[in-house]
Parts: sequence; C-alpha cells; structure tokens
Amino acid sequence: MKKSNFPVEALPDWCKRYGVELNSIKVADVPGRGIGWITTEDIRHDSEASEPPKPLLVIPGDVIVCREHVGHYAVQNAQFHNLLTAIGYESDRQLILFHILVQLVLSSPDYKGTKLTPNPWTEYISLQPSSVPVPTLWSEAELSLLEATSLEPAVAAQLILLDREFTAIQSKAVSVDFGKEIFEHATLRDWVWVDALYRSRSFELPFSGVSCVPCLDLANHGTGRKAQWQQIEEKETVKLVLKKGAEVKAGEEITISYGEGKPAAEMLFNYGFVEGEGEKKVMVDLDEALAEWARKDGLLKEKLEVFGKSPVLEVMLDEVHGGKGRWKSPFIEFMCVKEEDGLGFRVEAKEGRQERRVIWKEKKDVTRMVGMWDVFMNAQDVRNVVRFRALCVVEGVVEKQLKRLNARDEMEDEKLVKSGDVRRSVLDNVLELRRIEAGILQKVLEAVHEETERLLKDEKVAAEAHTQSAS
Ligand SMILES: C[S@@+](CC[C@H](N)C(=O)[O-])C[C@H]1O[C@@H](n2cnc3c(N)ncnc32)[C@H](O)[C@@H]1O
Repeated sequence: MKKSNFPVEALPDWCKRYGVELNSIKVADVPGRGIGWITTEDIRHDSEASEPPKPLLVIPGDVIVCREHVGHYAVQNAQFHNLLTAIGYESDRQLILFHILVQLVLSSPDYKGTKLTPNPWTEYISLQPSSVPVPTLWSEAELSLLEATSLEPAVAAQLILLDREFTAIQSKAVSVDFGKEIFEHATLRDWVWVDALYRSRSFELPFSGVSCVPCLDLANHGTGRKAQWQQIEEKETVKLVLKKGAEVKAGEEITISYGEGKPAAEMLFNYGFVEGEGEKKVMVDLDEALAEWARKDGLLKEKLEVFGKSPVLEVMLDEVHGGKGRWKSPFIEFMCVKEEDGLGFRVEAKEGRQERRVIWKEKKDVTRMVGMWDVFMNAQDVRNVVRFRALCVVEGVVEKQLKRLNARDEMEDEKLVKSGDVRRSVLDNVLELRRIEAGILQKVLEAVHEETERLLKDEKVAAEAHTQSAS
C-alpha cells in the first residue's frame, strides 16, 4: 500500500490546524535518533522564578488516541463502529492499534473506498517513520543476531502473536463491507508496523490511559534529559515542560525519559536501541530445561497445570548487595519437589469442574502457595535438598545460555554488516545487549556455584548430590 507524503516541514501547519502549541522548539533531524525536538532559543526554568517558562508543547486532549477517543470516533462513524463490533477487540491495545491501522489505510492514495470523518491521525500517520528499529521489523539476518539473548524467544513469540492477531481480526473484519475495503490494503506487515509504533511511541497517561500522543511522540530519550511530560485533568491536555532548574541553549535537543532503569532487552524490544545498562535483569527461556526435566519427572504435567502460567527464570544483579548475582523462579523450586519430599496432588470437583489441588505431607492443601513456592519452601525441612536440585537446574540453564552467547563469532557478524544484510546500528545494539546479558549471567553463575558449595556441607544435600551423580 502506498503511503501518503507528510513532510516534516508541514508539521507546524498541522499543529496550527489541530491546536497544538509549540513554544521555542522545532523538529529537526537528530543523528542516530531519527527526528526529535530542538530549541530555537535559550530557555531556562529558574527554580526561584514565580512563573515557569511557557510549556514547550501543549497538545489538546482531543488529538490523543486513547480508548475513549476511539470510542467517540466510532460514535461519529457508523461504518467504523460496525467494523469494531465485527472484530470484537480484546484490549485497549488492540483497539488503538486497529484505529491506527484504519487511519493508515484511509490516508493511502491507493484507497478509494468509504471515507470517514477527517481525523488528525489520517494525516499524522504519514509522518511516522516507515522504518521503526524494533526487532519485530528486522530482517532475517538481523534477527539471527539475537541468538542466545533473552530477546530470541521474546521476539519470536511476539511475531507469532502478531500473526495470529492479524489473521483473527482480518477474518472477522471482512464480514462487513468497510472491513473488506480496509483489508484489501492492510497487510500483516502493516499490523507489525502499527504494533511497533504503539510500543515505541505510546504513553501511559494518568487521565487517558495508554495513548498515542502526536508531537510528544517525536521526543527522543536521552540521558540528562531536561524536559518531562505531564497531563492535566482538564480536557486531558498533555504538556511537555522544562524541568525545574533546567537550562537549555538554542539548538540543543529536548529529550525525555522513556522510563528510568528499564533493562537493556526491554529497551531494544520496545524502542529499538540500548542506552545505558538499566536494571540488570534477564529473563531466561526454560523450554529446553523443561523438555529435559519431563524425561525424569512423571509429575511435570501436573505441576505445570497447577502453576497455571508460563514458567520463567529471572536472573539479576542485586545492586543493594554490591551487584551480586541472584535468581528467582518459583516454578523451578516447585518443579524440583518430589513425592518423597511430601508433594502430592488431589483432584476435587468444584462448581461442576474437576480441579487439581496440591497437597503437602498428605494433609495440607497448599495450592495457593505454588506461585510463591520459593517462600513456602523456606520453612520446610527439605528446603536445602530442594534448593540444591533447583540450583543444579539453574546452573545448567545459565551455563548453556552463557556458552551460546560466548560462542557467537563477532567477525562473522561484522561480515553481515559489510555485505549490507545487517544495519550497523542493529549490530551495535545487539553487541551491547549481549555484553550486558553475558555479564549478568556470569555473575549469577558465580553466585549459584557459591551457594551450591555452601549447601553441600549439609549431609542430606551431600547425599542428594551423591544419588544424582550415580543416576
Ligand atoms: C517516540 S519516538 C521519537 C521520535 C523518533 N526519533 C522519530 O524519528 O519519529 C521513539 C524512537 O526514536 C528513536 N530514539 C529515541 N531516543 C533514542 C536514543 N536515545 N537513541 C537512539 N534512538 C532513539 C528510536 O527509534 C525510538 O524507537
């Protein structure tokens, strides 16, 4: 589908038309960041001054895309309303994504179908960059770089989700005429694109909820940021203001924070870049470990069923304790309990359904403790033995992940950049992610070894280790 042209030079006119106020700032190209806001004159927010300087941006509430405003738009446009009813959206995210997708099609010069009431976004959508640097929009060669990072399974899962979502929405939408017109043009690639826009450019506003905010979405993330956004309740107006005490020279970029301390993987996943280390945390995939465990534990299926969610292993550095490695996984600790330790299951009939319950030492129903099994185990006599088994699992998983990460050949990756299959910026970001994640995994492995050594002083644990090595 051909995109309509909205040059960035036309933005001030668009702002005038829709009541967006710009004070002392203009959009400009910012090397390595796309476009962003820079100041046109020196400005300062003197902490002592009685009056703050004018806000840099004032965005009226009615140009924001949020759940409520999409609802108003549907009231004004029966065709759109029928389409929303046909697709039966499942979340605010889907509603907003779908609204943006429809605006994208309506804005295309290829679209000759039913026109809806003009909306600021029908035009504004064409200002959005066609290439958003998040991994869901990377080429196959670029995605291959993510191997062994925590983003490898996360990006694969998101792509499957987007495919399923698009297919489901499309199949329902074509039951109405307007839906047929829209899906003659909209493709899965467009859906992946609007999801990328949503993740990299939406804001959690206090009065409108999750929203896409034109113009504010042109502010880049930066260290030492001197501005912040705020929403005032009245008319849901959003403002970009200079922080108290901040001083900015003419021509300097105005940046905001996309969230303090987000882990590197989350930054790359949602925004397409890594800047600073953020919270030192990695989610490690457990699929392989579970498949292996299933071969020796006949109760794994029951354990997964009562746990009720996808098991994860979270590894992190504990900044409070000098950056020591730590891990958390209530499921691994639960998975490592055996029948001989006191674990049992019982099936009970509840409200006409069969429900599996977890029984401890043949007496106590501990089903509600499963989600915090690590805490529950602390007070049990078998805690050291179970903890030792869990440490062995974590050691195996972390060691394997680290080995895979370290096995990457950076010279081969460089060749992909030289051949033009991979963008330089993508490789740089992935190298940074790999460096950060390998550092965390290494420290966690050291902490696991340390704790294992300590536990092996316990006779029961030593006996367990002996049994394990014999089997
Ligand atoms: C909310 S938009 C900001 C406007 C965007 N630069 C544009 O050209 O439309 C967020 C996107 O800007 C880019 N970006 C923002 N801050 C950045 C930074 N510090 N380093 C690199 N890219 C950045 C990333 O592509 C990110 O996904």
